[in-house]
Amino acid sequence: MYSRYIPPPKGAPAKAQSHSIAEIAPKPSTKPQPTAYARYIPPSKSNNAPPTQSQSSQHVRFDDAKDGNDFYDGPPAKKAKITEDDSPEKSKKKSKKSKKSKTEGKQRSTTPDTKINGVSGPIGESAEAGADQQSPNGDATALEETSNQQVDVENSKEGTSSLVGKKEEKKIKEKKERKKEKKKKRNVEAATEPEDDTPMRHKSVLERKAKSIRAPKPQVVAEEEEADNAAMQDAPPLTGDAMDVDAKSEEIEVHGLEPLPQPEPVAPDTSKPTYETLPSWLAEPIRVSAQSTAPFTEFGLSPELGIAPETAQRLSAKGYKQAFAIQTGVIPLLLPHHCKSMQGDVLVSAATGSGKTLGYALPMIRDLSNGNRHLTRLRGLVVLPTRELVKQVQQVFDECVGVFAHDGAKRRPRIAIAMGSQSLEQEQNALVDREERYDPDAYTQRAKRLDVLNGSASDGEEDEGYNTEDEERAAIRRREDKIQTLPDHVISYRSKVDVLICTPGRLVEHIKYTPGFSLDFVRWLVVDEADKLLGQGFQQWLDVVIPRLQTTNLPGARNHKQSNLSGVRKVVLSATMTRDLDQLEGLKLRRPRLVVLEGYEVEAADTQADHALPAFLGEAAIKVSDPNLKPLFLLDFLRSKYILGEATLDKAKQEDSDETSSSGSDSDPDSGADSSPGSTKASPAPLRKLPTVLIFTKSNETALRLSRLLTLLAPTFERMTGTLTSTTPYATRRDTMRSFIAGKLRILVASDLVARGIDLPSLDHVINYDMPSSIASYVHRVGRTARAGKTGQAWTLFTNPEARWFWNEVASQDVIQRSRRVERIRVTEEKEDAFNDKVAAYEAALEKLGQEAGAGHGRNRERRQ
Ligand SMILES: Nc1ncnc2c1ncn2[C@@H]1O[C@H](COP(=O)(O)OP(=O)(O)OP(=O)(O)O)[C@@H](O)[C@H]1O
Repeated sequence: MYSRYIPPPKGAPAKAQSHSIAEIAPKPSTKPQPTAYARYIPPSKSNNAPPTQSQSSQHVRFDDAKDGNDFYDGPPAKKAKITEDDSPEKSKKKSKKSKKSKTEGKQRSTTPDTKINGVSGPIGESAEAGADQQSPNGDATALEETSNQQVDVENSKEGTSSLVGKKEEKKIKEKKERKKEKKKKRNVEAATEPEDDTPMRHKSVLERKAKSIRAPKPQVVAEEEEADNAAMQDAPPLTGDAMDVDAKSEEIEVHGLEPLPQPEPVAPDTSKPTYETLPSWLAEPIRVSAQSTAPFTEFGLSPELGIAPETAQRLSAKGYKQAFAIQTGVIPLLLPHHCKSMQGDVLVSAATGSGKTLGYALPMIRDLSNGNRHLTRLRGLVVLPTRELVKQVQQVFDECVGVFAHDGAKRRPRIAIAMGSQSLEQEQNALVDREERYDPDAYTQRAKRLDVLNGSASDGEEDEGYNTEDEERAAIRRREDKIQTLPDHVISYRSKVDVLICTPGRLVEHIKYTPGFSLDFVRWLVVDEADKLLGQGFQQWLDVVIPRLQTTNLPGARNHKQSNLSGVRKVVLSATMTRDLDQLEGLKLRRPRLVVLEGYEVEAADTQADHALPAFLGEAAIKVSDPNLKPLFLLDFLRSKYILGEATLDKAKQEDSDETSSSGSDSDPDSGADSSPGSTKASPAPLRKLPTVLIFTKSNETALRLSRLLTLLAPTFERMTGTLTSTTPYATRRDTMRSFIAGKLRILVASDLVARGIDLPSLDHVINYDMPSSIASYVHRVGRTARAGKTGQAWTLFTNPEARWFWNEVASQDVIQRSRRVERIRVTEEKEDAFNDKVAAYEAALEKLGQEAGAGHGRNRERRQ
């Protein structure tokens, strides 16, 4: 359908250039085109090459010049070979002849449907035939014959005179020879010119195509190709024929394509993260083996700078016979040392119940016991997140004070707590002593300041005596100045305590509102449960405390005399220690060192787990199929062999049967025999032998509700079940804790209030009734048992949606190091009638609970009115 413009040979009529597509379109009956448009296009080199559209186009044009080629098998028609040398006269002659032969061909043709523009037979065949017939040799022969004819004519003319000499003959021969050679040469040129021309265009198109599908090349290659492209752009634009050829060439090219070059396969990155961005102290902590223990006397540069044998003996008498593993790592770092590398701040990451408290309390009290006997200054601060922990740590400090209070000790450090359990004023009185001191100069100064306060002073003196950069401190000073004193007397304040153990909120309150409460002499700061205290909800306290520890108006106030060191030594601890530098930044640590207690691993794999669990903690998880009946499930579980133990259960059964036979009761002797969770009936008798169980719920409300439900379902539980939530009054909380630790209470239902830090040495079981909110929360909860080298068991109840997170995250060894894998407990089905009985009892208990809640609301309303 597309035609290609091929310029006519030199001397051709101008009208030939206006040849249109319509004229070339297949028209079997059209007149042959003028020979002026025909141009000899030699065949491709390979005779086997598939025919191309361009070849057929050639035939279209070629057809005009040949006579009946449809059926012609012989040598090519000489007249069809038109070269640029052909004169117009010759062309005319040939044209006439071709017209004649065309007419003859038409007459002979019986299959016009196979003709395309007068070419019969398949296009491919015609092309091949044409190509074969137009061999360059054939052209040369034809030209030779023509010239021979001309020579013959000349010879005949000369023959009539018969006077031609031999020399002339020779000359003529040579002339002939030269002519022959010249013509041959021209023919060869004519034959090579189009062959180079047409394939060159195709070649460039093909190259462009190939380039577009080729992978990017190196720059040098790309530049070369660019040059090629530029050359190609210089070539004449493609005509329709050329485009047809292009289409055909595409097919040809497809067959010749090699697979696209593929990028080199990238080898998977097997290198482990190097934590290069972490500071060296965090990336390379001091690792302490979980098995290492040592006598307390082993620490320190000398007995004077370490733990004296008498102290060690007293420690032993209190149950601390040897230093626990983490203590062997921490205590030496906190004892006096002359080496700077041993005087920096200490961060501790160690499992729950590993003895971190004694690790910092002992060196601190040892240091403070060596000070001036008569001077009490606030030198140590211990910050903890809950009141329960404050009380607990106070006990440890009191014990440590006791072990150093032997004859050789110079003084006995005083320990106080501040946690909001008392009024602020009560605490203030307990912390700071106030007395009037005779000091006329100070009295005059104060009078001046008071004038400023009353507005009687001149402008410019307003801030005199008050540090306006520290507004809170200035406000305290103003309040202090207003206190009436004897003439020439001023109020002076004196700390009543050496160590304050407190919650962060109360500490800030004392800094802001307690006259005489100063951190000027503080040289120890302990932040226990650090990840909690540095996390959200406890952020502000550091902004208030740390700046007051960085400066002091009193030179030498923070001296650690035995270490030849000045400043505040910070000890930061947690079982789930944060490695977040942004969080730690607020502490303004100096030359920090991180001590990590290595965990017990299931396999000797080099895990990157951040947390470790106690060595003798067993863990198991049980699926709760119906979350609506979870309290019922828990009740059965509490009565199962898992909690009571096989031996206890058997013994209880025996006692039960004895009681039954003696009392004549008709209770089921087999009750309690089924020890699996979900068992049908269980006698209350085994509950007398119930081990201590701490049950964690997700909220205060759930804890209160569950606790009540348990006692409604199993009235015998009432005496032995306690509840601990943050809404419980502190006094009640304290009593509950004491009762539980003493073993009077066996079950404690609690919110996360007691999940951290609380030391319950005799706790047997922890039950996660509700799933903990985080991995850290899990670690702290289950860490209430299996403390200080004892055994303990943790149970987690999980529902279907919670299963994935629990098994993938919590139970994973990659996240938490543990000595054994988390076990999965499968619950046996129970008999339907028994189950229905229990559900009925449960519904009754729920109803009662609802009534109680309603009545409670009513009472509260009445009280408010
Ligand atoms: N050297 C020791 N010898 C015997 N018992 C010790 C020793 N050190 C500590 N303990 C006991 O170990 C128990 C756990 O100690 P502690 O409460 O300090 O643990 P912890 O590491 O702070 O745990 P948590 O991270 O849960 O707060 C306590 O009962 C404590 O009395």
